Order: sequence, then C-alpha cells, then structure tokens
Amino acid sequence: MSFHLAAKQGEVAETVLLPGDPLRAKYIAETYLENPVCYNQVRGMFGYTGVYKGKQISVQGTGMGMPSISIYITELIEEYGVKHLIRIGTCGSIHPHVKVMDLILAMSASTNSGMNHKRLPGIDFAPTADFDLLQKAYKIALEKKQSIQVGSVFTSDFFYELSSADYKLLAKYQMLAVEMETAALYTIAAKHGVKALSMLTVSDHVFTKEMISSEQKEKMLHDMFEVALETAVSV
Ligand SMILES: O=P(O)(O)O[C@H]1O[C@H](CO)[C@@H](O)[C@H]1O
Ligand SMILES: O=c1cc[nH]c(=O)[nH]1
Repeated sequence: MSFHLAAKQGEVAETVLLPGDPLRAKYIAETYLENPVCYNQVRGMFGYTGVYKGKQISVQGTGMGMPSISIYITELIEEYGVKHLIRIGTCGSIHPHVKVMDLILAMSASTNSGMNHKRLPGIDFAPTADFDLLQKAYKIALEKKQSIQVGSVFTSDFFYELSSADYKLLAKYQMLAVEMETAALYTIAAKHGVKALSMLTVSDHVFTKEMISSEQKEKMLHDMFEVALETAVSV
C-alpha cells in the first residue's frame, strides 16, 4: 500500500491509463479490459488492472488539478514501478483551428501553476511528452481516421477565473486547449525518467461555448480510449 493507493506490490501494471474522473476509470476497466481487478477505492479514486490484447494494463483515476494528479502519479512511479503513463482527459479548445470532438495529443504543456517554480527555482521548465508514445499514438489515431491535433496545451490551476483576454493570449502563442493536469504529468515523468503522454478529447470551445452532447461525448471518449489502449499495448 502507498499513502493513497491500496494496491499490493505487483497489482499495478507497468502501463497505466489516467482519466481525471474515477468513474471513467471504472467504466474503461469494466468495458475494455478482460478480468479487471479493482486495486483501489481509497477516496473513491478507482484503480483497476486487467488485460487488453494479452497485455496487463492499469487504469487509475487522478482527480482534477495538478496537486491531485501529482499525488497519484508519484505513488504509481515510486511505489509501484510504473513506466508508461497515458493521460486520457477532456479539454476546452481556445484555438480557432481546434473543434469540439477533436483529439489532441499534447506535445507540451505550459502552465500558470507555481509548482514547477518551487521544484526548479529560477527555471521556466518546459513539460514535454515522450516522443515514442506521441508518435505511436499519432500513427494509431491516423489509422483510425480520427480528427487529430498535435501541439501545445495550457494546464491551468483555474477552471473558472481566466478571462477571454487570457485565453486569446494563450491562443496567440498557439496553445490549442486548456485542461488542468498535463504539465504535472510531464514534469513528474521527466523527474523519474519514465514515459508520459496526454491525450485529450475536446469537450467544449471556450469562445463559442459549443459543448459536445452526451452521445457525442460517449463516442469521442470511446475513440480516445481505443487509441490509448492500442498505444498502451504497443510500448
Ligand atoms: O476530464 P478530465 O480528465 O478530468 O480533465 C479535465 O476536466 C476537468 C475539469 O472539468 C479537469 O480535470 C480537466 O483537466
Ligand atoms: O479544464 C477544462 C476541461 C474541459 N473544458 C475546459 O474548458 N476546461
């Protein structure tokens, strides 16, 4: 057991999918994995391990925001030896070229969080995806004819406080979308020399206020889960 995870040694796979919503973790395990075993229910943050196409895969909820995901991925890496971490999240488009329902593969993540200034004093660290995972996921998403965007995202501590002017400035610098965890994932993966990728379904557009319907969301999340699972078995 670690502080926030009830798994015993050997119960977590080397490759873990990471949705923010713990119920999404439960859904993925029960829908896509053979013989799923729930290893964590502490704080309702479900974690499961099962088999996909012959390979052990885990799926672990992370909660929302950098502090929450930081706790889970630190314990997954340090206590359970996880080597590949693939976030499967949602995000809001801030860019004219990025439509709702697109799949974003986040090459890098800027942030307004102060965590990395504390971690790396005097440095503006550039949290970056693992290239091997990124190119594998890109190839798989292309084969599945998904509408893919590859680029930089913005990881925000705020869901509500940013203004239109803030979002416009981010878009001017070619940030495609906002979400709340990727910068922490990439930073902590880099610290431990393990591989990480964040893939994000665009659930809404910050400027147009367009949102995907629940049926569209189900389909788009399904498409993203398949890309994530295929990527997971390819590493
Ligand atoms: O859908 P998830 O993975 O939770 O990701 C996004 O949704 C949450 C906000 O609603 C934040 O966690 C944000 O990053
Ligand atoms: O963090 C998020 C996630 C989805 N949509 C947003 O606008 N922000």
